[in-house]
Amino acid sequence: MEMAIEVESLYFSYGDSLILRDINFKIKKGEFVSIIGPNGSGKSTLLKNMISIYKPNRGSIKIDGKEIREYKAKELAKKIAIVPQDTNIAYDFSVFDVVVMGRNPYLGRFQSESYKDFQIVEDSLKLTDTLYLKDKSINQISGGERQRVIIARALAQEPEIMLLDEPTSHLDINHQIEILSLLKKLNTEKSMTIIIVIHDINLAARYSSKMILLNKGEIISIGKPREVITYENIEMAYNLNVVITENLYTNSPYLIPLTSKKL
Ligand SMILES: Nc1ncnc2c1ncn2[C@@H]1O[C@H](COP(=O)(O)OP(=O)(O)OP(=O)(O)O)[C@@H](O)[C@H]1O
Repeated sequence: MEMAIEVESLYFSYGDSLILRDINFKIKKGEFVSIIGPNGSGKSTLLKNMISIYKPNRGSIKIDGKEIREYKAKELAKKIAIVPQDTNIAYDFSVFDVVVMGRNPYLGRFQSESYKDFQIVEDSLKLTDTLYLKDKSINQISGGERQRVIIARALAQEPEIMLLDEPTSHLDINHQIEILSLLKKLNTEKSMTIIIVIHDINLAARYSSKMILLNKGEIISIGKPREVITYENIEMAYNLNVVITENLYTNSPYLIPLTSKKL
């Protein structure tokens, strides 16, 4: 089985503080992976290492079998796209123009977009239910609309792997399910490898083939949702009394938080 991402003995620090320690995991092509863990456990930092925004102090990250540091920026952007937690867009670009930016890796230095590029942009807008926003300024739409537009931009990049940092955090329950279902569809129909950071453990368990539980910069559990979502693991990572039951409608483990152990 071909690997999309292989991370080996990764260490990363901001200045003197070590944030990620001895991170090891492999993600096969076509997997749907959720990274969960408490605030500050290193989830976003790990994602940013996986797309070369940050460079690890030690260890190796391979994308499609090749060391990440050996990729040129445009070449990497065709393999992997990121939907960050907060996207600041300084200028008043229209939604359409923002999504067109997803085509940059495919254009030469002085080359402008072709009919095909615009077609891909339109498809991406349609898939994320944002076509009606196309002429609006990116700075004059709601948080949830903006999140869907940034996902459309990542789709326009036509990546093999998509990394999303809390893609459902600003969304209402309908759009949460819609976005996760869309990611699942891209995953099953286009074999796109999907990796999301997400706080909602029940949604993560429902959509993922694999989960990674981070705590204090280390992986404390990795595997299928049922292997990771155990009383012991959740209690250890979140300092919380919980009950793990079964969601009979979605056939996935279901967590009910009870009381914080700090109180
Ligand atoms: N740019 C930075 N410089 C220094 N320290 C940082 C920086 N970004 C994050 N940190 C620290 O690194 C640690 C991990 O942060 P990170 O954002 O990766 O956590 P997270 O698991 O994504 O958290 P959350 O669930 O709150 O989004 C935290 O202690 C945080 O304070």
